[in-house]
Amino acid sequence: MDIRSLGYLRIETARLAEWRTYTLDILGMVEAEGSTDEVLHVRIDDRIRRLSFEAGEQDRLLAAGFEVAGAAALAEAAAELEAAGVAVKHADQATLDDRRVQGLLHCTDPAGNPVEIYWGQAQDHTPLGTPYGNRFVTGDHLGLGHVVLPAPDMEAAVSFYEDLLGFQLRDRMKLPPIAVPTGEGGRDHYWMNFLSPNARHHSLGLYPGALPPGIVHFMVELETLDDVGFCLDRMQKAGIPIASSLGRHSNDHMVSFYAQAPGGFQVEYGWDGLVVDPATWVAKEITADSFWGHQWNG
Ligand SMILES: Cc1ccc(O)c(O)c1CC[C@@H]1C(=O)CC[C@]2(C)C(=O)CC[C@@H]12
Ligand SMILES: [Fe+2]
Repeated sequence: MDIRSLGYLRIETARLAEWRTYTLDILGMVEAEGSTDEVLHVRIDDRIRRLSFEAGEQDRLLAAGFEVAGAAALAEAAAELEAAGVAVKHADQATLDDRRVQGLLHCTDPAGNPVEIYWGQAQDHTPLGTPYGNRFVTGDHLGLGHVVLPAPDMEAAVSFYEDLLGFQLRDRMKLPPIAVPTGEGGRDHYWMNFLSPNARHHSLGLYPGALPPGIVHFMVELETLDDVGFCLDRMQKAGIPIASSLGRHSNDHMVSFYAQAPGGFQVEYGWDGLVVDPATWVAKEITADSFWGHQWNG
């Protein structure tokens, strides 16, 4: 299967007003066309939207949207999923119009995470004009950023993304049981896995425990270290808890911090992520999450 990137995230939230100020005033993103009182669409680049927050009862992931190149690639994706015994639902016209894409299918990964595979997303050609002059890194086919999803049955989830969706395993890291409170127990470690379908070091992290919101964190990448530093100041000024201090990850070399987001998961805000050559990459084990920093709170 020829997935090209993580294209969008859709999130249900009971705290839509909070997400509005969080994304626009703190993260420095831009409200996108089509937003209403019930749904907030957010732009960070030339795509019509990258993040959608839909008012609801819960705070949970509604879909991770993965992009393919066109109609033929989507048909191939559907055929390969069906051949592997994965239930596929083709979107109706109303859903295509709502998502601003040309073609889309819904499925779930083996952990039950909701996945949408699509092609032909609308662009917005008006200048982005972020509120603090910050710029997000999505270009050259890197996609939105990355998302970390819960995957208690790790082997099945890795196989789904690696063998079926065609992602490349970039590396994995052992987590101690204390870092996986929802794990089945009786083990001396759990694996966390990092994968991507493109040159971004990881578009997807798989965390070996269950979490109610169905998402551990999502990461957006900024062009400069100052973009990250200014956002950290805005977070602190707004009294938003910092989940992890600034640090540099050992696998993608990203300099980032993590902040609590409305609804019980985190947003990672980073700079200087590694762009790899998939043709020459070899999978590795990392033995620490960071070179320096990333002190986790609580
Ligand atoms: C290790 C790592 C490298 C690059 C990343 O972009 C990244 O998010 C991470 C892992 C962060 C990771 C997490 O998401 C949930 C809580 C975790 C499992 C920890 O307890 C240590 C690492 C944390
Ligand atoms: Fe991350």
